[in-house]
Amino acid sequence: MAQPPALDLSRTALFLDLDGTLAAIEPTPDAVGPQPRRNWMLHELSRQLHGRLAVLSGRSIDDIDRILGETVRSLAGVHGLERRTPQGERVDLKPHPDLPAVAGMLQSFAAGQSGLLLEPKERSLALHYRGHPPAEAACLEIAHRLGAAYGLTVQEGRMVVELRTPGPDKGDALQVFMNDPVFVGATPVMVGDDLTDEDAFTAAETLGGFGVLVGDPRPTAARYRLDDPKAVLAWLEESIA
Ligand SMILES: O=P(O)(O)OC[C@H]1O[C@H](O[C@H]2O[C@H](CO)[C@@H](O)[C@H](O)[C@H]2O)[C@H](O)[C@@H](O)[C@@H]1O
Repeated sequence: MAQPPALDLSRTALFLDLDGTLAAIEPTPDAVGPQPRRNWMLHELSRQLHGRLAVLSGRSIDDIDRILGETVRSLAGVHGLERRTPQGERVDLKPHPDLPAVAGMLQSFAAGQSGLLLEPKERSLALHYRGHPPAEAACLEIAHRLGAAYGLTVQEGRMVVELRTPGPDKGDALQVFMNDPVFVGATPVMVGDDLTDEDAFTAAETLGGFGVLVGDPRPTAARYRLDDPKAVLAWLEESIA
């Protein structure tokens, strides 16, 4: 897959994933923090795009703001279950009522094996096994079993499996942003690394734009590819006049 062309900021609507795209993967979620160079670049990109910039992440909106220093107004958090509009309004899906009970079960499971980490989000539960990869099969088994029992959506990611409140995905979030007056008529470009980004690659392509996969080649709906977050930052910086 080829490298993406330089962005034409006068007509682009830019959608960026966070972990594995804007930030390198770290051993735990909390190890990712603010970076002055990245935050300056996002601030400048947003200005030159006249606000046509959104971050679409699996993290909660509060966590995205912690990492990006509130440089980006338009956000989709928890893979699309939370949203902040270009006008700054929050549109959040009601959390599934059984999430606290399921969190208790997953916490007991995680406490039984060292290296497992449960990251509770208001609308989703992320069970991380990066600290103990051999536990992958057991983590997937319990996630699929509890997901089926309680009607939660199972979302697999990089050394993580999530149980989500059923609802919109990143592709839906991209489409909603593209209908907003701030974004409408522009060419959507989605940059991401994970399986959850595939919905947004497809949505960008459907709306006349394209996706950029970050990381090793794999079957994907993205048209172009960049090696890693360093290459993403360099490509974005080149686009800033
Ligand atoms: O959609 P994203 O912005 O890529 O968020 C996806 C998940 O990212 C975080 O987990 C991942 O990154 C961690 C820090 O590098 C890493 O330790 C973990 O193994 C990865 O799965 C975040 O913690 C999750 O809530 C997001 O859903």
